[in-house]
Amino acid sequence: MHAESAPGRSPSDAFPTGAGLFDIVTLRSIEARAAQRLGDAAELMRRAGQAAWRTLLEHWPDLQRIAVVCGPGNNGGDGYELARQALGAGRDVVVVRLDMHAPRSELAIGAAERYRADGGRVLVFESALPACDLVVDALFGIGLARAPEGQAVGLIAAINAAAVPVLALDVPSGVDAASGAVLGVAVVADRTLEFIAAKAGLATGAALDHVGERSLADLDLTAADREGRPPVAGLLKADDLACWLRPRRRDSHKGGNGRVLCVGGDLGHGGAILLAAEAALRSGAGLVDIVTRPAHVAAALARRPEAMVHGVDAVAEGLLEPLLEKADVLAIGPGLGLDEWGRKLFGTARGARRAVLDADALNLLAQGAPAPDAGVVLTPHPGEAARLLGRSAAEVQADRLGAARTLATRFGCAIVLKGAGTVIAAPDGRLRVLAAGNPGMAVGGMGDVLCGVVAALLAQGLDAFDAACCGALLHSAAADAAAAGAGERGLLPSDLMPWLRRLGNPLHRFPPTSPEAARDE
Ligand SMILES: NC(=O)C1=CN([C@@H]2O[C@H](COP(=O)(O)OP(=O)(O)OC[C@H]3O[C@@H](n4cnc5c(N)ncnc54)[C@H](O)[C@@H]3O)[C@@H](O)[C@H]2O)[C@@H](O)CC1
Ligand SMILES: [K+]
Repeated sequence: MHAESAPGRSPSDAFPTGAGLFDIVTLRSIEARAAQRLGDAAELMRRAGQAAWRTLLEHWPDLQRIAVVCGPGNNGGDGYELARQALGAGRDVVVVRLDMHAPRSELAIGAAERYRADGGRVLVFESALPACDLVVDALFGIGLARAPEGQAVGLIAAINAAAVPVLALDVPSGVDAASGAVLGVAVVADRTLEFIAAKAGLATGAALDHVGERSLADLDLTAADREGRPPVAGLLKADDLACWLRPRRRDSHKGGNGRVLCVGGDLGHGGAILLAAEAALRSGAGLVDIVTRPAHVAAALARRPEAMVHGVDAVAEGLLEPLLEKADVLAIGPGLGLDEWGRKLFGTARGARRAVLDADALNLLAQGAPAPDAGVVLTPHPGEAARLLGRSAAEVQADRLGAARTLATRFGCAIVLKGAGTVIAAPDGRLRVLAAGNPGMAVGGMGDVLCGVVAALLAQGLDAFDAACCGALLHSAAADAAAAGAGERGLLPSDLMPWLRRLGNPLHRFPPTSPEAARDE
């Protein structure tokens, strides 16, 4: 990854092992091309039904009574095809539909007729689902156009209230597959089987509480069907860390591993910048300076003697210059505050070569303060992103991919939009989504750690987008590892430190050990 890393594969520009995530327009055009090649529009629907049946058998082989909730479009058609398979296998299957949701698309009408011709039962939903062992949700897929209303709301509520497993076909009904937003109400599935390709929206935001386990049936489409129709984003998994984090060169030295200057920690928030600094050290930065309030110096040194801690009360022009000159990267914002102290520090830090802006540095940016102009990574949570965009946090959450992309182009920076399904965006349009992280991370100080991790990776030579991707992934993977042993509730940002070190050396051959043994020495 840097002059200090042993030679190896350079970090891939494409997502290394993760899956591609597609937008809906691209998906529809892949589907249209495949349908044309097959010369039979119903063939893909048949394949979808067969794939769904295989998934059902794989995960719930013994369940006998199956209720398949079918909507009016092709998603419902997939449901009818699945119901035919179940019928053919001798299962007790019933299709449930709403009165107003009789099949409307030509393909769905055909599938429903075949199901009927096979002797299949159809029940119109009134207020309760029939007794069953499993529900298949084939109400709405990628064609959901607005929030479910009327009886559809009751039907979705009944699915969610049924104390049986739910298998969603393509999309949990009510989730917008493009953005991941929930349009009013949505099915909470145990498993979602997507067709043709993974949808970008299902990897982030509210969708994550609805999809359950995700799997994919590509319906045997060919490379030609996909040609010229690339994914909009890449899904990053913990295994991808090895692409960036190569072993160090044997003759590596501290100066070559980068110097990070951490600025922040106003009175009352001293721990924030300490967490960032410690995370930078544990993520491999060669040297770390902290500029904070003098009142915090002794405690910082007691906790982390490896850091060089500088106490500052009166901030004057040029104060940071000597440190900035030595630093490869500035990490500014954790605990910075919006008072005069924080404002002045932010104002005097403009000369940074490269920078990570977090927390109050983002709020100052949103208020119009100028940012350093090279190699910048912004790490907003949805509230900070909203302030930067002049929108509400709810609007950001309703379109996380779009918000991250807009921020990246507007500020010309790499963006890490935090929250479930973290989104990373580059000004050139590249997008990545993390398949790592857990709700234990929703605790004060977690973002400060991320700031330090990304800064350390920048300092070790990754460019802004790679440092953002690798840093966010390392941070979330460390949180997953830390939560695996003792649970999500009560997870502390400090708990990530030993795991940052361990996962930051993905190619190291560790002796067999327990997670406890990996704790900070
Ligand atoms: N065409 C094909 O050959 C294939 C289709 N597939 C399936 O087709 C789905 C897409 O099908 P469609 O485009 O027909 O769309 P959907 O079946 O997802 O839904 C569209 C239908 O629902 C109605 N609708 C949308 N929002 C509504 C709301 N809030 N309340 C009430 N009605 C609403 C629309 O008017 C339309 O009738 C995919 O998700 C996938 O499941 C896949 O199986 C692949 C093959
Ligand atoms: K569905």
